Amino acid sequence: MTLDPGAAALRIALPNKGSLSQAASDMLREAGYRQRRDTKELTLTDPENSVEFFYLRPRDIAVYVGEGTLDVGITGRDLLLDSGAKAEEAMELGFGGSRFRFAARPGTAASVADLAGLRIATSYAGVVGAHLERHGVPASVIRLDGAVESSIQLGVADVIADVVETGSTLRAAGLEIFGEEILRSEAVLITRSGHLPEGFEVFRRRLEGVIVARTYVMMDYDIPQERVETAVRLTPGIETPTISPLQREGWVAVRAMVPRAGSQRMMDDLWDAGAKAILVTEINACRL
Ligand SMILES: Nc1ncnc2c1ncn2[C@@H]1O[C@H](COP(=O)(O)OP(=O)(O)OP(=O)(O)O)[C@@H](O)[C@H]1O
Ligand SMILES: O=P(O)(O)OC[C@H]1O[C@H](OP(=O)(O)OP(=O)(O)O)[C@H](O)[C@@H]1O
Ligand SMILES: [Mg+2]
Repeated sequence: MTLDPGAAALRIALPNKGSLSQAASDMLREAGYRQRRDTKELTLTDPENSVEFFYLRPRDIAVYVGEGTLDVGITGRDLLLDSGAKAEEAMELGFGGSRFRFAARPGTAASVADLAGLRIATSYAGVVGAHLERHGVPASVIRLDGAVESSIQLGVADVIADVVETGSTLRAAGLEIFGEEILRSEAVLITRSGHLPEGFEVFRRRLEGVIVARTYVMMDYDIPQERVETAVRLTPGIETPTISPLQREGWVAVRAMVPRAGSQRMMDDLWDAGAKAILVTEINACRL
């Protein structure tokens, strides 16, 4: 199938700044789309692929997509939920991972139940409000734009709820996380709830191809015919491995996609099983 350059362009919202911006652009470039060269550019048209990109604040992306102004977006799951927009997750993208946690000075609280009557500062008032309501805990939520860790020292709040990645910001502020994880987030592809726009499936499949190419490597090796069953058990591939005859009597060549993580260990196991000439190569792109 070729894309019709005359077809209506798929309108895609991408993060213009912040933690998700560079990784989102990198993923799109790997998927064969044009991307802006200058971070000041607000829109970019890619007529060859019938798409148009709009670089927006990640917090606003779910709003544009939920309203139907734009067709598709990339944002964080936490921002999608916080927005309350009528948009839904279509696919996890495997980057921008974070946890959303409560934190406070040691001894302040041990669980969400201890928050009753306390002041909680956060940039994610929607997520926190919903969490408190689910647990039936009456606490006041103070909405701040950022640097929420400072709100406790400054006397504005008793507790914060914020994104935690490495935990170093919390440590520097003398705060400790407590209670259960509120949310685990990562970058996600979103669409308007219940609506898949035209051209979406091609876009989704291209991103999926990038994720698979990042997650898997191609493994090739030679092995004696009588050991082939062991080999296939070790490297079953995604559907089934390719097995080809070799010039050398009694030997076959095997080719299979294997998860990148653990591929070195798999080479050791294959070697122990009698495999030779074991090669691992990158997958640049794929459609499964
Ligand atoms: N270390 C991190 N800090 C903040 N957000 C992060 C981090 N790692 C991943 N994220 C995710 O990035 C999204 C927030 O992006 P956003 O651009 O709004 O904030 P930011 O990265 O903190 O940038 P800024 O504070 O400059 O606005 C959320 O989905 C969040 O889960
Ligand atoms: O666990 P860490 O690795 O320390 O990362 C988490 C911190 O990073 C973000 O802050 P950011 O630098 O975006 O500043 P902000 O609070 O002003 O948004 C987030 O709000 C946390 O403060
Ligand atoms: Mg921030």
